[in-house]
Amino acid sequence: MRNVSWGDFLNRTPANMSRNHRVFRSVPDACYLPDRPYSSHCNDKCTRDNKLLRSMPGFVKIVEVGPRDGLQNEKDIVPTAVKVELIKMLVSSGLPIVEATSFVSPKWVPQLADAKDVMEAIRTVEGARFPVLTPNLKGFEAAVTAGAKEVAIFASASESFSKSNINCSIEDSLTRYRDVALAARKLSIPFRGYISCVVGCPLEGVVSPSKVAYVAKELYDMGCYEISLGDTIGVGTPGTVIPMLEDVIDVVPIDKLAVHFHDTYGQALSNILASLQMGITTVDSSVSGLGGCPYAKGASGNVATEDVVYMLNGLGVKTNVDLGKLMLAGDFISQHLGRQSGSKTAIALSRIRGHASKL
Ligand SMILES: CC(C)(COP(=O)([O-])OP(=O)([O-])OC[C@H]1O[C@@H](n2cnc3c(N)ncnc32)[C@H](O)[C@@H]1OP(=O)([O-])[O-])[C@@H](O)C(=O)NCCC(=O)NCCSC(=O)C[C@@](C)(O)CC(=O)[O-]
Repeated sequence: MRNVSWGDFLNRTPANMSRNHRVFRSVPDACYLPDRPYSSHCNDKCTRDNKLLRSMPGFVKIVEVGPRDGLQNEKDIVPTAVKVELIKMLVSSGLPIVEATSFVSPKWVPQLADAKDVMEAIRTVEGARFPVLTPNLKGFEAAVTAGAKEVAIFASASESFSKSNINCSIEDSLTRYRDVALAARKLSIPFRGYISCVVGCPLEGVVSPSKVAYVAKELYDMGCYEISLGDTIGVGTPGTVIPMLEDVIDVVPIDKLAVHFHDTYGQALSNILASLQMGITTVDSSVSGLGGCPYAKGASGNVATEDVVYMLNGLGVKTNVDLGKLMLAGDFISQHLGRQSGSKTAIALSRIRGHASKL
């Protein structure tokens, strides 16, 4: 194992980048900035007769991971009541799925030690699904007892990251997850799968697409209803994400895949756009760009949900999310954490007085 410096990812183009894919073929060799300062919201004039717009799905399902992935890395413990209020605000913005918490060891992730209390407090909240992370049978049983109706298991495409995140090898984690899958199927509880480090690992560097495809197929065969592909440290670009997706799509149907980008290098929206062009229709994101993994040093937050919704609105893709209400949830948690939102959209729109309420 070697310690990888962020610089290892600089100027990187994938060895197998053939420029065969239509997204690569559409990229110019050089580019200039057009004389148009910003794109406006898609409106009635949006005819979708452009090639890019035609390649977009009509609807994208957003999986909000802020209360879990977003908060798990916060050093100061966020009170349960604040987490619950955040979840309620996210639901009222129209988000269909809000990952609520994790049933992991409180020694490993102290911030989420109140998982049971969070679940108890949202028991009667309607309008969204609330999956929770479960790393083993112990976590699964605790989650079910606390009222979870849906869970997620989380593996890695990098051996070293698997050890540092869940203290076991990839193979051992898959064996553990088969037990969780069996238990979940017996109770008819749907389970999602995550794969971390799908393009790069903080410990091993570049991760090969074939490793990601291997883990994705294992999770799919276990019965995961969806597999979320996580660029945990946010080093991917479309140049690495597309070849990874191509390998995974060979073994798992594309409608069973989701993408999960952290925005460390500011590449998340471009990666999402490239993924949508390839046929992905489920995107994970975190309100205000909260996030980071406690076991991935240097990784920044997830792509901000506000930024994803703004881009999708601009592309004429429906999400059913009310951007104004989403921004209120973002303001709420940013104020609690005492920092500016990590969403560029939220910052820009909140500077335009009264604008948010009209969105
Ligand atoms: C998996 C373990 C538990 C192994 O941790 P371990 O230390 O190997 O576990 P163990 O079985 O030896 O047990 C040690 C102690 O933990 C307890 N324990 C054992 N299991 C549980 C449980 N489920 N809930 C509560 N307690 C538990 C167990 O009872 C025991 O307690 P003790 O006897 O010492 O008092 C640990 O490594 C762990 O909890 N890891 C979670 C780390 C984590 O949550 N990381 C962040 C999520 S992954 C992520 O963010 C990436 C993702 C998904 O977002 C995608 C992306 O961004 O790429």
